Formats: sequence, C-alpha cells, structure tokens
Amino acid sequence: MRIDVVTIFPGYLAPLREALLGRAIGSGLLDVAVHDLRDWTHDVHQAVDDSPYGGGPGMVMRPQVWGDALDAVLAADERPARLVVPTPAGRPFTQADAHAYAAEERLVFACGRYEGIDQRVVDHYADALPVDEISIGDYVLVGGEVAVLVVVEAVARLLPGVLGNPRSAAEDSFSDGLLEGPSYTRPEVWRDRPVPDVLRSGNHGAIARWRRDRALERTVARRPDLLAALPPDALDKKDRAL
Ligand SMILES: Nc1c(O)cccc1[N+](=O)[O-]
Repeated sequence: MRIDVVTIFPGYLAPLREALLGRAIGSGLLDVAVHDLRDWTHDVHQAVDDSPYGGGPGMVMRPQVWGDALDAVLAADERPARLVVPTPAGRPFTQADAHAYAAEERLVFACGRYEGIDQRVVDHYADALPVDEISIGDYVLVGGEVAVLVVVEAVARLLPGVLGNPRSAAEDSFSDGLLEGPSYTRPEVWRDRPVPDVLRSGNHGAIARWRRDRALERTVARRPDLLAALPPDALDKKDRAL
C-alpha cells in the first residue's frame, strides 16, 4: 500500500516513521510519502489560504494550491487511489473503514487547516476517484494531521505482516462489534486486587464466556449505540441472558 499525505506541516507526520509503522515501511509493506502543500504555491508568501466568501471568522484553504498539489501527487503513481479528507464535518471513521482502507492500493490524505479546504476541491476530485470526508471524533482540532496519524495507524496495523500476531487484529475491540473487556497480567494479586479466578482456571470455555460477558457489560455501559448497531443474530441466548 502507498500512502501520500499533503500538509503544510510535514513534521507533524514524523511519527509515521516510528515503531510499528516504521517497521512496516522498512519492510516494504507500506510506502509513505509526505508532501508540503506550500511546494505548490508561487507567491513570495507561499499563501495557502484566503478569506471566506460570505464572510465569517477564519480563513479557507485555496483551491488552486490544493488542485496543483493533488494533481501532482495523484499523477506520481498509477495505482488507483482513494482521497481521504479528515474534517470535523466528516462521517465518523470506524474500524469497518479501517478494514476497507486496508484493502486499498493507495490512500491520499489531504490535511486541512484553518476553516478547512474550499469545498470545490472535494467536489472536483469526487468526479474522478473515491473521496471520503471522515471525522475521528466530535471535537475541534487545529488541523487534519493528527487525524491522519490515527487513521494510518488503524489501517496499517491491519495490513498482513504488520502485526506480529495476526490474531491481535482479529480479536481487538470492535472486531465483533463490542468493546473489549478488561485485561490482566502478572502478578496474581496487585495492591490487594486479585486477578479474576476464572482467568487462572484453565477452563477455556468458562474464560471465553467470562470475557464475552465483560465485553457485553462494558458495551452496554459505555457504548449502547454499538449494541443497537449489531446484526439481529449477533447476540446468542447466553448473551441476552446477561
Ligand atoms: N475534528 C477534526 C478537526 O477539528 C479538524 C480536522 C479533522 C478532524 N477530525 O477528523 O475529526
């Protein structure tokens, strides 16, 4: 998979070359190219924004600069790409999206700043390739770079060979539509708090049931919306008896 990121703060994307993602890049599982949007400006001030039509606070990123940048970046590789634009106005990015993106040959991320990117940029490229405006959460960031780090990590860890143990991706939170339950490791007792006996019983059936019950309890308490989104056959009789 190739990932391109266009931003006015390339340094923000440095963490992409650390740890697990850095190893994925080093092993050739992932190509990452970060591009400075200002490379496509032509004025002395390297202006990337302008005041909004219709008035209002803040500045809007100029379509000309983004058009020149995305034309050049998209032309740099013949693989089909999906353009991803993180924005607070986007649809929520989910684990299902991470799986879908992990199947893409190429992702191109456009990092907006200020009040965002002139809408005509998204509208223009949507005529030529898949374009997703996604949000990582209902809060206000200063730009899309942090969201790109989140999305790239969620996607890259699903690429075959990136995670040491592929079961990790299959069994982590959201993989079955529920939140993950609590986890424990040594020591057996820590500050008078013991590990639940069932986890030390060696009874794999009882352990699986206990974990499922704790995941259901946590999901009911913290994310009832996930339960509501489950397919009708997702919960068995024991789940419903909880
Ligand atoms: N929330 C937010 C933002 O405020 C700016 C850019 C991207 C996002 N987001 O993806 O959630």
